[in-house]
Amino acid sequence: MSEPLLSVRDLRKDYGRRQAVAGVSLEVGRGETVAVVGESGSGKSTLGRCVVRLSRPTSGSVRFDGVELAGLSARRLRPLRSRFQLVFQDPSSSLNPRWSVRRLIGEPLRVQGREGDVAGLMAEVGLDAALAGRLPHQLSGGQRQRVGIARALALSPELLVLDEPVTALDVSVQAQIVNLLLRLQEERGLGYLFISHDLSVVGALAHRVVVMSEGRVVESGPAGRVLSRPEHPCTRRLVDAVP
Ligand SMILES: Nc1ncnc2c1ncn2[C@@H]1O[C@H](COP(=O)(O)OP(=O)(O)OP(=O)(O)O)[C@@H](O)[C@H]1O
Repeated sequence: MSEPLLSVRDLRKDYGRRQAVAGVSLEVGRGETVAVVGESGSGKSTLGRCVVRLSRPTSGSVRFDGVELAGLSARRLRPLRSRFQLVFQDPSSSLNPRWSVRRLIGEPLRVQGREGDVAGLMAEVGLDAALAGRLPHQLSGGQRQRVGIARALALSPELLVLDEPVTALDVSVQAQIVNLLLRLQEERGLGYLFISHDLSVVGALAHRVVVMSEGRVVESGPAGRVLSRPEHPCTRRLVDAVP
C-alpha cells in the first residue's frame, strides 16, 4: 500500500503540566478531507499547529509523504514546508494590513525565490482582478479568506490544514468558501485536515471525521456514520448543536 499523505502517530503536546494533545493518531490521504472536530479546548488547533510545525510536538510522529518530520532541523524542514500549509480562521490576523492583495499573494513566492502567477491564483480562488490593489480592510470577510487560501496555494501544497476557516463568516459566505474548497480539492487533488467545531460545515466536506475531547480521539469513522449515528457523548453534543 502507498504511504498516506499525512500520518500522525501518538502525537503529544504539553504546555507545562497541561496535555493539550494527549496521544492522537490519524491519517489523511491525497484528495481526502479528514475533519477534526471537538468542543472548545479539546486540542484541535494545537494538533493542527503541530502538524504544520508551527508548534513542536512534545513527542510522537508526524510523517508527511513518508518523511518523518519530528526531529528534522529547520534546514531539513524548509524544503518540505511549502508542501503543507495552514489556513487560519481569521485571515485578518495573518495578513499584513499595509500590503495589497497582489503583494500578499505574491509574498510566499518571493520568499521562496519562485516565479508565480498571482493573477492566476486570484482567478482560481474567485477574486476579481480589480481587487489586486486593495488592502485587507477594504475587503469583505469572504474575500479576505479567499486571499488567505490563495496565499496557502501559492507554493502548490499537497496538504492544507484548515483551522476553522469559515467560522468567522456569514452562513451564505461559508457555503461559497466550502464550494471553493471542494473545487480546489478536485482540481488539485489536495488533502485537507479540516478543523471545526461546526458539524454542519463538516458534513458538506469531510470524508472521515475524528472527534477530539481533552486532547484525545474519542470517536472516528466515515463522516456519514459519525454524523448520523454518533456514539460518544461529545459527538452527540456537537451533532445536537447543529441547527
Ligand atoms: N500556547 C499555549 N500555551 C498554553 N496553553 C495552551 C496554548 N495553546 C493552547 N493551550 C491550551 O491547550 C488546550 C487545547 O487548546 P486548543 O486551542 O488546541 O483547543 P481547540 O480545540 O482548538 O479549542 P478552540 O476551538 O477554542 O480553539 C487548552 O486548554 C488551551 O488552553
